[in-house]
Amino acid sequence: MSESSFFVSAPGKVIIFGEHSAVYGKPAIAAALSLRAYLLITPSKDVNTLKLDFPDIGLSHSWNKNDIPWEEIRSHVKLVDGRPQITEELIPEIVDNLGSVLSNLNSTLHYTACLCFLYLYTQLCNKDIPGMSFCIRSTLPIGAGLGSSASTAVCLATSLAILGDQVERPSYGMNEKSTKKESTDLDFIDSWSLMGEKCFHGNPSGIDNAVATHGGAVMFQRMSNPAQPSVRTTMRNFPPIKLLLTNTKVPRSTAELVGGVSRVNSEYPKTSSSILDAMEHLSTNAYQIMVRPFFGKEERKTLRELVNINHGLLVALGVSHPSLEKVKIISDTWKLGATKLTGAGGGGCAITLVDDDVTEEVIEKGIAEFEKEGFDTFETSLGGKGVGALAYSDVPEELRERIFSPEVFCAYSDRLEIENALSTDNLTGWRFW
Ligand SMILES: Nc1ncnc2c1ncn2[C@@H]1O[C@H](COP(=O)(O)OP(=O)(O)OP(=O)(O)O)[C@@H](O)[C@H]1O
Ligand SMILES: C[C@@](O)(CCO)CC(=O)[O-]
Ligand SMILES: [Mg+2]
Repeated sequence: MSESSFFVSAPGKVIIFGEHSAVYGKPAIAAALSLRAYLLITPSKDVNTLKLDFPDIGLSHSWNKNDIPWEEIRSHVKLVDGRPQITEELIPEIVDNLGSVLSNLNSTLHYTACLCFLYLYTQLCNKDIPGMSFCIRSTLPIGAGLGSSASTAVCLATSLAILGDQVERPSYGMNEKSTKKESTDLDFIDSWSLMGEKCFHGNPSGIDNAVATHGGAVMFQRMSNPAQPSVRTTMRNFPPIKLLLTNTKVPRSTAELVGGVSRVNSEYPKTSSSILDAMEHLSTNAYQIMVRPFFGKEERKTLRELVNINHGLLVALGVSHPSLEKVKIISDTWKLGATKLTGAGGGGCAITLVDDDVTEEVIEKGIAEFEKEGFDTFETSLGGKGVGALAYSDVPEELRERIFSPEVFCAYSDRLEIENALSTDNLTGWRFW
């Protein structure tokens, strides 16, 4: 056990309005979930060994860090005042140079995760930093529309920025993001996690990593000029909405779905741009309703109507799936509320904004129908905290050995065990920027 061990953690997200249109510079609304990814960083036994244990995707891989072509890679890193700078696209020369250390990975899943790690590692750290082991576990379903890739990218970017001395560790009492330094550090993490997301899927809007970094609820808009930073408007008075989340468990890939929309966009540019414009109006309309000081029955009704329209538009873009339509049919049959797919679609999760008048008994009957189809449904709370860190010294002495043991962490059997051991509710030492 070592005092230099630490955890970082970042939440998943739910997109309420504007997935896919977000990629095309339209505003979208999303909020952080209580489900999170947790990354444990421990020193390696051998100072030259860099080890990844990502049991959720069956990846265990190590490198001798001296095998990384540091000089070639570092010659392409953009530095301003000694700080690495993000770029619009992944730097092709760096990806190419990493090829030599990635060549023995034979699944796309493992290749992408290792590329994401090494791309960030070689720019945020340097070869003199002793080798560490990285083990990530997620309480989020992976590849289900809840931002598992972004929470992973945020955890990796944060831990590597800490190790590379690019950001300061958060301190107690800084949770209000009151000082400029902390918010600069958060923006640095946000921007580098976007580079991580680019490794997972070519053209992310940045909404998922923004929510995973900053937490809370936001309206987010990527600028059409990629040189300009995205606009992130924090929604402090995010209204309490009763939301059901249904995971169809149908696997899909965000990269492929975003690629599918891009094809529709180039084959039917006028039609597609009308759909994207309609999505823009939906998001702005919803935003205006959600920030009203009074959010009552009428507002909730309008929001549900907008949810139904948004789903229809996503169907038109070709990103629904029979399983998601089943969720919608069951929800409509039982009159549970308004349902739309969330995230990239193609399977994964749907959200239902529950109707005001529906009874708990009817909700339970609807949930039983979902379960019959093999889906998982749960009620969730939105607007949780963003990225946080847990230092060795911030855990009570008697718990340290167990909490910071990679063997114990890797062996937790499910979401509940991870949450019982580590969640911010159960362990008070977590600090947030
Ligand atoms: N716990 C994890 N361990 C390792 N890799 C992970 C983990 N969670 C996510 N990933 C990576 O993210 C990929 C899934 O990302 P993808 O963007 O397709 O789905 P998502 O982020 O869950 O959904 P969405 O992008 O629609 O919100 C996985 O294939 C894997 O490469
Ligand atoms: C489909 C998409 O809009 C949301 C994925 O959670 C992609 C993105 O914005 O990066
Ligand atoms: Mg993703």
